[in-house]
Amino acid sequence: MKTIDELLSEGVAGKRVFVRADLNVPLADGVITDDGRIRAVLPTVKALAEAGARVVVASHLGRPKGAPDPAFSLAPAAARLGELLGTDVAFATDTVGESATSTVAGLADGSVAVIENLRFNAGETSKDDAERGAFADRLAELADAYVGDGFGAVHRKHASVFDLPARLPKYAGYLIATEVGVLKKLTEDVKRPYVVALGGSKVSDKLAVIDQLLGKADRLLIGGGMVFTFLKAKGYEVGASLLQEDQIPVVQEYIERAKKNGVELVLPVDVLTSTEFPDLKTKAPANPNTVAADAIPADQLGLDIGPESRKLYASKLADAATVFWNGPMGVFEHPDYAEGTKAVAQALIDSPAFTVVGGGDSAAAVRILGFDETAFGHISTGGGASLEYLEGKTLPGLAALED
Ligand SMILES: Nc1ncnc2c1ncn2[C@@H]1O[C@H](COP(=O)(O)OP(=O)(O)OP(=O)(O)O)[C@@H](O)[C@H]1O
Ligand SMILES: O=C(O)[C@H](O)COP(=O)(O)O
Repeated sequence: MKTIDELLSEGVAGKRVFVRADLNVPLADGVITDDGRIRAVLPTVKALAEAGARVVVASHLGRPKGAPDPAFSLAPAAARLGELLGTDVAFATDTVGESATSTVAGLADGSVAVIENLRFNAGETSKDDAERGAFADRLAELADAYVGDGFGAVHRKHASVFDLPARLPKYAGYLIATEVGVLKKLTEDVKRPYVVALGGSKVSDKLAVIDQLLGKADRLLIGGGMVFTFLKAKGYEVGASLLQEDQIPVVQEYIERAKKNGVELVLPVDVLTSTEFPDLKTKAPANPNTVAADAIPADQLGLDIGPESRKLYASKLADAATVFWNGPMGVFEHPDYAEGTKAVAQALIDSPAFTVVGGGDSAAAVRILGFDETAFGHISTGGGASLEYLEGKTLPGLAALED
């Protein structure tokens, strides 16, 4: 894999360099609530611009349906990138159309443009190789070289991640190099006890990693929306909580295998519930109930781990030598359901272990809840990407950067 340093030493002045970043930042009413992913790509963008490249930054944001949708515009991210760089950043209102072509053509040496959300074009995420390839052909017209630095999206076989690097001289950016370096430590000679805390809402994405971790981790703490599939698999009722019904047999097998392999599987003993999902906009008090994990009432949904579970999870993290944490323990965006996530973050800070926080939302949670990000060993920008790396899967966006 060639790195950006090689591109810089080859000379980039006047060259159009396409940087595939992951600027998929959380937004509330068009306002960025956490800019961590934008800051993470700054070293690459700055190095290229300072060396005189014409930098074309591209990313997806959210999951629009292959057509323009103002709710998912990258304009706020482009504006924030400009603020962080301290320079004007041009913004193209399309991906490969007239606006992108003229914006890129108008770039001076050392300047930066962002093109609109790649997922506004159906070719970006298409399962059809020809459709993706056709979009990648158009993107390739915008650049002379490709730098892959969107670590959070390397697990996606998408046009800008997988097909475009085959069409241009390709290099790995600084963020990808850092992320891969840290995650390698967790897959190669990990220091034990190795404790993994998993939460969040993308339940089906995360169940697969448990399959792998049952052979690697010493202890697994389950939180977030995933909890309820586990509780149901143990025969408890989970009311109206998030549930992946079709995965119950899979989870039952995980519970059995954990026992066989001597992996300690830790589930909450109590949960915070309510009859409705909290209002994340007004953050109006939700008055949660604390109930035992095996006694969730039928009309309630679980939204965070409870106070006894917070203590339990902190104690299970205290003696770790390595911790990987992905996914908030509850709906941390609402103050009434943020305590579980806070407790795990604090336990990581208090622990002498090497700690890695993975996941766009987990990383955002840590910062939004006011923790000092330098108190963690590493905060990864990858959610699904870091999980699939740990699963040992071939990641299309990394494979595409190999020679
Ligand atoms: N019990 C729950 N019920 C429903 N949603 C929950 C629950 N617990 C946590 N969540 C939600 O999970 C979301 C984060 O989950 P996600 O799986 O996306 O995390 P991540 O892996 O850190 O991020 P990403 O995959 O986007 O990088 C948060 O918005 C949070 O509100
Ligand atoms: O948030 C993420 O994990 C990445 O930006 C990838 O987004 P996706 O899950 O919508 O592909």
